[in-house]
Amino acid sequence: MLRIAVPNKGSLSGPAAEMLHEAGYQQRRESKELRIVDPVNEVEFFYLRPRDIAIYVASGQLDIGLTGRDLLIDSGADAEEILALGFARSTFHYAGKPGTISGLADLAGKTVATSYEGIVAAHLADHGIDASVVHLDGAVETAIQLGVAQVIADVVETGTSLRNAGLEVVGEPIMKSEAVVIRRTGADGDDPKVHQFLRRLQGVLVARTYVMMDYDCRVEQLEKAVALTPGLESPTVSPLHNEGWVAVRAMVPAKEAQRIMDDLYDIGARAILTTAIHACRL
Ligand SMILES: Nc1ncnc2c1ncn2[C@@H]1O[C@H](COP(=O)(O)OP(=O)(O)OP(=O)(O)O)[C@@H](O)[C@H]1O
Ligand SMILES: O=P(O)(O)OC[C@H]1O[C@H](OP(=O)(O)OP(=O)(O)O)[C@H](O)[C@@H]1O
Ligand SMILES: [Mg+2]
Repeated sequence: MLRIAVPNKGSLSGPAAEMLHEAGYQQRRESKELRIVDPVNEVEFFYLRPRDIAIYVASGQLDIGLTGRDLLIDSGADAEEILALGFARSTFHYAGKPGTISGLADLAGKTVATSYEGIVAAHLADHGIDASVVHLDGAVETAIQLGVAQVIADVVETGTSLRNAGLEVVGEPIMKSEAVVIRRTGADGDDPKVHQFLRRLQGVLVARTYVMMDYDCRVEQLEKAVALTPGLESPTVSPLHNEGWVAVRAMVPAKEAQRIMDDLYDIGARAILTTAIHACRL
């Protein structure tokens, strides 16, 4: 049975459960459940604090885990990222009161408040900056106003929390994060159960990113049409009953679907339809 760690709370928890559900796995019905077995798929899910997931996976007791890239790196645990999942996207930044800190060098001698001590200590050391780090569990934006630190280092998504606290980012992002699948460093890379799990999640990612496009066009326009919709391998082209016309079917990126439909229409394609993809194995 494959043993998988899933975030039990916070920003990762809802989207992770949704993705697993879309991939055909049974998920818990109540937020208090800490472990469930999906007997059909032979998977056991452990609902753990997102911060602890890399530690459990590194211990070898759990085969894989879903967590944030920043949490993985912060933990320093012996685990590695094997698939990026595209949700819980964020950047990690230093921030301070406007006009007080203009660049990294100004951090010297300051106190930095953060929930991600591992990332911050390593970043400061890499840049040869001598600053203190104070660990706070959350709401670190308030640390400056309350005099616990002169600088913070925290997750930024929309920037609303920083703006509300009257702070602005300092310098370039320390890192970019998103939800990721992890396994123990050097774990058996050929485990077929792990591969099947990853293929299912990749199928969800593709189904979320692409739509299926169908249209009819005249044979003379086919090369131009295919250039607009090259598909993943190559589009399917079938003859229509009316001579001189073909039907074309190809996957296209969902974000570009409307523009591609306009371009196809302009070159004479008609009956252009897009449909959602519910599941996929590439
Ligand atoms: N506002 C946000 N937008 C996107 N991702 C976020 C946001 N806040 C946290 N994350 C990401 O979620 C992960 C942290 O999850 P975690 O559950 O520990 O924190 P949280 O969502 O801040 O929850 P809590 O504050 O309740 O502990 C990290 O990978 C982080 O980058
Ligand atoms: O840029 P934004 O869209 O405002 O998002 C970033 C904020 O979201 C998270 O906070 P959360 O709500 O999880 O509270 P916390 O600080 O207590 O973790 C993070 O720690 C930032 O404070
Ligand atoms: Mg938080």
